[in-house]
Amino acid sequence: MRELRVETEHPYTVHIGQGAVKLLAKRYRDLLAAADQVVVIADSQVAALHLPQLLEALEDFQPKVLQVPAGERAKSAESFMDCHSFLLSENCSRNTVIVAFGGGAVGDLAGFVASTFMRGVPFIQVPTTILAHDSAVGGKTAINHPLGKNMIGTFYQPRAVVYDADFLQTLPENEIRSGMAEVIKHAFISNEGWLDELLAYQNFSEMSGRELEGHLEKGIAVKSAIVEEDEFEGGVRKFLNFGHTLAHAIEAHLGYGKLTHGEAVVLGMAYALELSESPQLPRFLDWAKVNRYPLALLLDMPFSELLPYMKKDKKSTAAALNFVLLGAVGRPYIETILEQRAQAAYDKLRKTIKEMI
Ligand SMILES: NC(=O)c1ccc[n+]([C@@H]2O[C@H](COP(=O)([O-])OP(=O)(O)OC[C@H]3O[C@@H](n4cnc5c(N)ncnc54)[C@H](O)[C@@H]3O)[C@@H](O)[C@H]2O)c1
Ligand SMILES: O=C(O)C(=O)C[C@@H](O)[C@H](O)[C@H](O)COP(=O)(O)O
Ligand SMILES: [Zn+2]
Repeated sequence: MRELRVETEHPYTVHIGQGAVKLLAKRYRDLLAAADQVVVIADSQVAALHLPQLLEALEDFQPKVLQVPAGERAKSAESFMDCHSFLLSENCSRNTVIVAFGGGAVGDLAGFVASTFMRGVPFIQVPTTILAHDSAVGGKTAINHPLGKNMIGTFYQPRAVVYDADFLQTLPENEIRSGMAEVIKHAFISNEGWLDELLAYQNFSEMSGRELEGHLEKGIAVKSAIVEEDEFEGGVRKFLNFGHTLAHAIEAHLGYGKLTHGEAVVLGMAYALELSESPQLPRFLDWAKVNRYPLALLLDMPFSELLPYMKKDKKSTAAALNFVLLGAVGRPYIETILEQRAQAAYDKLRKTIKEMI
């Protein structure tokens, strides 16, 4: 079992390894036993697969469970209100502790609920996806608005992240692909040797459980170092948004949940590499093609349909397009790009993709 400390304004520990969930009753007994109620907000698909393990770990605290729709449908205003209605109907109070059980979607929702219920109650992240090595750490919480991804949310750190690698064994192939996209994002913005290692995967099924845990730890370390430096995203935290300006536009344009977040981020990173005129683009596209990321989707999406979303991106000011670009691996920077250049780079990338698929 490994532990990583995240030194934010309210510090906490990420526990990662097989059987980590059993730590809840040992390491967080004080917090959980002092709560008047412990409420698990669980992704319904994850609950069907793994809820008994979590309930066993929490049995001393008699948790109540609210299941929310699986995946991105959890991040709606309706689902947010359903969580508050449940907490109120169960007579929860400021002494209640929330446990988020699922991937990034439920983690973002439950964190937002925890930060707003009676102006804030403690919450613990129990993530179940590869992607959640990113989403469970750093305290960004959110639901979506039809006009933009994660537009309604807070910065609110969990009390702990308990990341049990056993849960990852049931992930379907597209969710492994999605999670590995954020892993490679962390490599792009930090470490060329690690990027080389990741780009060598021709198929994620080659990756052993031990290798995967190593990548997740490295990703968490990169993320937490940035978050520690800039918790509320005044500066360097924006680098964690590499690939996200286009990714979020695609997700909103297609309808949330049509494409996984990580798959959208791969398209967005390809675009950011094109804008950066990076020599990394060809090998990244080869990697994306061989690992079956849906590059061809870009061919069906005209720039004009994505532009309005990109102008509303949280990194934008006065509707200017601000992108995270890459000087070299490990050297991200922010640049404002004029619309004409953004369009030309988009068309160039689409031409390259058309020729290679
Ligand atoms: N807060 C942040 O810093 C941050 C960072 C990255 C991404 N995100 C957000 O996270 C979300 C994506 O998270 P995600 O990729 O974990 O997706 P997700 O939470 O939508 O889960 C994806 C699918 O996998 C299923 N699933 C989850 N765990 C499973 C398991 N162990 N076995 C089988 N199926 C399982 C879910 O039911 C769902 O259908 C997006 O909304 C994204 O915006 C947030
Ligand atoms: O933690 C961050 O900061 C990130 O940007 C991580 C991203 O992977 C994540 O998708 C995040 O939710 C995007 O944040 P947003 O502020 O652009 O909604
Ligand atoms: Zn992301």
